[in-house]
Amino acid sequence: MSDRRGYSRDGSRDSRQSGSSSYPRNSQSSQRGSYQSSHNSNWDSNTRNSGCNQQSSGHVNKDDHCQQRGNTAIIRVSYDVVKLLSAQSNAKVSELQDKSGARIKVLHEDDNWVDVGVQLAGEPEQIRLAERMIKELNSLASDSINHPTTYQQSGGNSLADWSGKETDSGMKKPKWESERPMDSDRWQQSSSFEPSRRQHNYESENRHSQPPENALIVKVPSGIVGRIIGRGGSKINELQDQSGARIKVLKDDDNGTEASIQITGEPEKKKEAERLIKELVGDTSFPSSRYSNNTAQSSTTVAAQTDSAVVDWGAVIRDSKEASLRRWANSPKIYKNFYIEDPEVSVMSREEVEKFRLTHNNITISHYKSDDDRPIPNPVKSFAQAFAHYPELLEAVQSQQFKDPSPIQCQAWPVLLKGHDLIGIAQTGTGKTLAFLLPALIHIEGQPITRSERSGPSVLIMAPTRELAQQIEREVAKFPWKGIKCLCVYGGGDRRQQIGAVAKGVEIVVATPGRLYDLMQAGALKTSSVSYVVLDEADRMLDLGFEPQIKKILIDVRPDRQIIMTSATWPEGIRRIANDYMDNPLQVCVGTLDLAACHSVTQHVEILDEEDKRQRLLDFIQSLDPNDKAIVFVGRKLVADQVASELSLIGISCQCIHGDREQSDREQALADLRNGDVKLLIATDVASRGIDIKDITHILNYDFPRHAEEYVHRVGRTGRAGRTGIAISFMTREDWSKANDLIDILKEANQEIPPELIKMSERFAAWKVRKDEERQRNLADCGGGFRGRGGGGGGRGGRRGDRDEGFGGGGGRGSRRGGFGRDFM
Ligand SMILES: Nc1ncnc2c1ncn2[C@@H]1O[C@H](COP(=O)(O)OP(=O)(O)OP(=O)(O)O)[C@@H](O)[C@H]1O
Repeated sequence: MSDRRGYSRDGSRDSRQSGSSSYPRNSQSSQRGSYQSSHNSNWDSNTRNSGCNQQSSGHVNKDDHCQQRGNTAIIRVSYDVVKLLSAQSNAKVSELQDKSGARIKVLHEDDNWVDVGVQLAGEPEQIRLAERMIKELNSLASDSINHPTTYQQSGGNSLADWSGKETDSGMKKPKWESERPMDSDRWQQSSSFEPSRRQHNYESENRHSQPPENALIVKVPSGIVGRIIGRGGSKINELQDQSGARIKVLKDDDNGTEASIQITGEPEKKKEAERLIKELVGDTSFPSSRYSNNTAQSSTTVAAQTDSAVVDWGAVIRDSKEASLRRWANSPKIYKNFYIEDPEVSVMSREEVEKFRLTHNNITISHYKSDDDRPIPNPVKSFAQAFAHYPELLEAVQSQQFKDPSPIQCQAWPVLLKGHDLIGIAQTGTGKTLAFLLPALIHIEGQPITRSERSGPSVLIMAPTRELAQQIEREVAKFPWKGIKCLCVYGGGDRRQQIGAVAKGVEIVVATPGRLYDLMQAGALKTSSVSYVVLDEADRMLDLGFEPQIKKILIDVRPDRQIIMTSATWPEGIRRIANDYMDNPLQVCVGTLDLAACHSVTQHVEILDEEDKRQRLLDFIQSLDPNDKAIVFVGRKLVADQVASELSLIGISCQCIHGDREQSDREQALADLRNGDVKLLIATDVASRGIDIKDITHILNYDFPRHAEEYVHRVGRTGRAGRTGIAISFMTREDWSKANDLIDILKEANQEIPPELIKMSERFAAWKVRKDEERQRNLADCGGGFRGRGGGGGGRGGRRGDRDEGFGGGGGRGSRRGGFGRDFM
């Protein structure tokens, strides 16, 4: 039920009615660039249809009493597959039903964030066919997450192709969408969709084939095979693309501890593939890994050879590091230590240091590697203590009227100025950019080779989205020093123009990894002078599948560079990068490692029905003051368009941003909000990270985010740099699986927890127990069916159709950073 309540600036609700809004409407405010739409929108179109319609509806809800005839099977698929199935009013469900003859239902009540049950009913043959088609869809979905360029029709550089699409979602149509087969065999023929076929080959053929002559066999621990194959075969495809060799996983040895990887092709290509596999396997440092680097004549000789060819992977990694050092041996020296500790900092006692850290939102600092025992520098307490030796820079900082350094800056600056690698974990809006930026400027200026003699930029800053990259570029522009130039390159921007700008000479390149790699491959951007690298929001870049590009970029940067990683979460992938590419980093964490929202934001939660959201949104808008600015987050691009056009139609000026909008429109939308030309931005998660518009006062989660990380980032768009803000989140019954995480976040920030939310979380926990038991029973009754988890998109991660960016995917919901909110200054 709509209660027509609003929120006043102090976060409390008031009872102003819609008609008495002080919020500017179109007639009163600037129209420039604001979102206007002429198409008829149906705001409620995402609410579910009820009733039984076997032909057109794949959703099952509590009112659905369709009778099942014949056999039934339940398979589990990832959310990405459900997105594909449910697209366009379940058009794909209908199509698959037509093709297979089976009845297909998405069992939406299984919404547990991980996978979803799909019920298949009909004759066994029909069920099998439907299952196969959905499996096909499964690999399609996972491939589109992991390796979208596999679908490019023509050749070309796949990474370069991807770079233009890195923040866009959208899945390639399966081939069968345009080819309607008459029966299952024909369907199989027409579904010879390349990535799936490769995956199928791997599963059913490669594992049992004999190695051809001249094949190179690499033995790896069985447990690592999954990593070599990747989701939906994406990794093995990538390794093949990179090396030019053909790679097959053969079979496990008799006791299942090792698997053989067969590499065929030209000798150079085989070598490259072997190197890539070693690199991949080396990540895990399996002490028992072995490989045969002799050419195999047959499977029997392979066994004989591998028995005598035990390889020490530690040595392999060391070798490759040494090779890299040799490659860079003749490159000019770099300087990394510019730190002259202020006497007041030097004399701080141990107790003083500890107290300072504790009272500055609990800064913790530690060696990342246990065998590292270098002294840890004391924190600085003022800008002058950090930059007194760089008076012009100090002046630039002071001109920003910042009172004090933020906690991350206090501790990160001494570490970075000393030349250490750094892992920085701190809350949203707490000045992480400046933490790595000012030492970067000093690093650039302090190199022995003059800037004009360098062959390219000295500093690379990688960020996951265009918006964040542009945000960093803007931050750099605030600190003009010694004429240091910065360029932002990202997919979707004018590539030719970017190449031209690089050629003119810049010291800092801020980039999304896809476009950066593209420019490097094209020879337009030389990395031989790069000696300072930043991976901002590193966890997000991994979620978006940029790990291969990042690794390749880092391989082309001199090994003695300084590296900084900032990350919201600390998943396995990031650890791998830290282990492999960082040189004994120091880890600075501000606040708790648990998932935590900024404490300067007052968080409200409203439990309501889907159909009441619209009215509550209007109430919220009416409650805003003229000086307020708000971002309304929605879950899907379509809904963003619908909400924005509905508001425009009723005279409320707003802007809209999502991944399907042109880059120029996205930039305009943010510029309008920043300038105050509009006070309201309707956004998908493209805007959930990095956007730094200080005077945003309110965040409204119209659709609750899928993951707790995204909740924290969305909420962090307000309450920045020590200001306060208000976040309101609508939650419907469908969001019940997220209640528990939300409660933890609210608790951590001492926020009010609505009793309804607690009940919701309890109901979900009880339901889940029941459902797990039922699922086991159902599977037993159906004689199995396939469990779709494995091949799918990993459920939560990656891209998912209309849901923008697939934000907040992947692992790492556990460890996270903490807040300092009100204690900012
Ligand atoms: N010491 C400081 N005092 C006040 N404001 C600061 C300070 N340092 C940086 N800022 C400002 O705070 C704002 C937020 O900084 P920044 O964007 O670097 O935050 P962040 O930690 O990277 O946030 P997010 O994780 O959301 O990207 C910026 O506008 C920046 O200019």
